[in-house]
Amino acid sequence: MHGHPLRYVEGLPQPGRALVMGVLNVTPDSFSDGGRYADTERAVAHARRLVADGADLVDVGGESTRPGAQRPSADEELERVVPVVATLAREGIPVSVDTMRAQVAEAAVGAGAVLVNDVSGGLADDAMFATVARLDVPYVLMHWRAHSTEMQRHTAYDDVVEDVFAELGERVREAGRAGITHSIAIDPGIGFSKTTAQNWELLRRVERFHDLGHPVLVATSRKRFLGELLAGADGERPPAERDAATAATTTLAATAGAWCVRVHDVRSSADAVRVAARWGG
Ligand SMILES: Nc1nc2ncc(COP(=O)(O)O)nc2c(=O)[nH]1
Repeated sequence: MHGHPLRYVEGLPQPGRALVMGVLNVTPDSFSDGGRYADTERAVAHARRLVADGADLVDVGGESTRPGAQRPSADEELERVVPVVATLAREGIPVSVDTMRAQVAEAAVGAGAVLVNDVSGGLADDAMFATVARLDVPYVLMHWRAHSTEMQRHTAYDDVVEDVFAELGERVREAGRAGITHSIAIDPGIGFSKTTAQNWELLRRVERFHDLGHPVLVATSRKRFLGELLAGADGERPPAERDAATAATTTLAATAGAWCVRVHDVRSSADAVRVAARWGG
């Protein structure tokens, strides 16, 4: 068993097991649920189901980050995200905001979000680190090299684990210099400027990332590298049929000491983190 103590982020649950972050993409083009929760009411209803299924927090994202996605304007992202965050926060549901924009992070925290989840690790918006420092909320800093339209042109690494480790380390130090001395969690950025083989190598050696000294978030849910693994005669496994494989990665990530997993199908991964915790005693 991997004796890595679960590292916690202040202000969030500390249940003695990996946390489960449920995905709520309020975008028209997210690759696995695009358009289904475009309006607030449907989004809120889905978030309630995620919590009922065991989500410790709900991650609200207004910008699709799938490869090739076009960016919405800041105003469009605000319109998608803020009403949903405000409604969920009013209901007492812990909400994180998945955004690369400082302006959206600020508005979402103002509406009650308790964590900023920034896939760009502060690279997409120079104002993000200072804004998060001022807001003093936990911050997920993911490894990232370029926006979705460019992302897969930046997959050159010597050793993908050591290079991602080093690049994340530099961002964490930069975040510290900008005043984010409170809770940072790090994320290797599965599927972002990584080939399929590089994704698997990052997962195989995920424990390396504990050496950065911060809680580790792992997000594999329904991603293409799983669809490729499960491909049959008629091609890749469709995204909505990748939840068992996602739950398997959840079990392995939790056993490797991950602080949190970010998933679409909460129930299967909520069960998986409980099995991993009980198995590990
Ligand atoms: N911290 C973090 N946030 C993320 N947000 C969106 C997506 C893209 O996947 P989605 O379209 O399924 O949300 N992946 C991540 C990720 O890997 N890590």
